[in-house]
Amino acid sequence: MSTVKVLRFGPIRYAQEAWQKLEQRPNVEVVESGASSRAEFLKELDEGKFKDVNVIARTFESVKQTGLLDKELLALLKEKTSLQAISHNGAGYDQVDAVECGRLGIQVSNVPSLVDAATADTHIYLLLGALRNFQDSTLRMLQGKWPSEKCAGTPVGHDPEGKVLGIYGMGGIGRAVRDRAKPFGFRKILYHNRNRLAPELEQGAEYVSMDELLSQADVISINIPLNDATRHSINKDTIAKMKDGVVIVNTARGPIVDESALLPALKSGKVGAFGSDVFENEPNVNMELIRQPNVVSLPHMGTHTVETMKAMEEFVVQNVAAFVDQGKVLSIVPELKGKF
Ligand SMILES: O=CC(=O)O
Repeated sequence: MSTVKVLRFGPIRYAQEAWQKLEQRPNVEVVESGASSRAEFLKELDEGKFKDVNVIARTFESVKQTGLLDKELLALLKEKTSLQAISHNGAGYDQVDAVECGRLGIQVSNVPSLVDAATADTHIYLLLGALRNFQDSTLRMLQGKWPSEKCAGTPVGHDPEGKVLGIYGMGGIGRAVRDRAKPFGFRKILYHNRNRLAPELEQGAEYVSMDELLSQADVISINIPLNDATRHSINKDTIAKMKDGVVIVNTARGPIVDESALLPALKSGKVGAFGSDVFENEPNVNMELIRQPNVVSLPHMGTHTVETMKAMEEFVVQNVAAFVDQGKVLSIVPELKGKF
C-alpha cells in the first residue's frame, strides 16, 4: 500500500514509543484534529483537511470531538475521507455504528481481553462495596458521624458467602469476575449469554435463562456490551422479576440499566444496592441516583490503571500497524468477522 494516513484522536498517555515507531515508518503519516466539538470536526471535514485519511485511531473520550460515529457522521467520513479502518481504544465500541461501518467497507477493531482484569477488579470492589455499604460508611465518617455511632451509623451489610451470583454476560470480563468471585464463597454462580459457552469456558458456572437469572440471583453482575438488544434490558419489568433486596453491579455500560426504573427501586429497597462504574448519561451523572445511601459509584474507571491503559494504547497501534501491513486490523469486532 502507498502511504497510509492515520487520523488520531485523544492524547497518547503511555504508548509514545509505539506511536513513534509507527510514525517513523516511511509509509505512515499521522495527523490530528483540532476539533473540540462535532461542529468543529464537520468543518474540518468540509475543508477537506482529512481527505486522504485511511485510518482513524480513537478513544472513548474523543466522542467529545466528533460525537458518535453514527450513520450521519460515517456517511460524511465516507464522502470526505478515504476511511477504511477505525481502531477504537476500548473493549466497548458502542459509540461506533459497527454494522454501518461494515456496509460502508470500513473495518472496526476494539481492544478485547486486555481490559478484563482491571475491569473485573473494579467490579469486585463495587460488588463488595455494595453488599457492605462501604461508600455510605466513608461519607458518614467524613461527615464526622463516627464518634457518636458504631460504624458511623452505617446500615449493616451482607456477606457474599452462601449467596447466588448471576453473571449477565459471560465474555472475557464476566469470566474474570467469576474467577475473582469464587473465593468469596458464593453458593452458586449462574450466567446468561445469548448462547451457552463450551464447558471448558464455564468453569463451574451454570447456564440459565435470563428469567432464571433474574429470579434466583442475590447479586446480578452486568458485563454485556451495549447494543439495541441490551439497552435498558435492566428495566421496570426485569427489576420486578428480581429478588427483593437484590444487589446490582455494572461495569459494562450505563444505558443497559434504565435509571428511571432503578432509582425508585433503590429508594423502596426492592434493589438493595447498586454498585456502578458507568451511568446512563455519563459524564453528566444523575446526582440523585449516586447520592442514594445504597449506591457505590465510580466515574468510569474500570481500566484506569497505568498497566492496562498502556497495554490498550499499544494494542490500538498494533491494529493500525496490521492494517498498514496487511490491509486488515487485528481484532475486528464480532459484527464484522469474516467480512473483510
Ligand atoms: O469502558 C471501557 C472499555 O470499553 O474498554
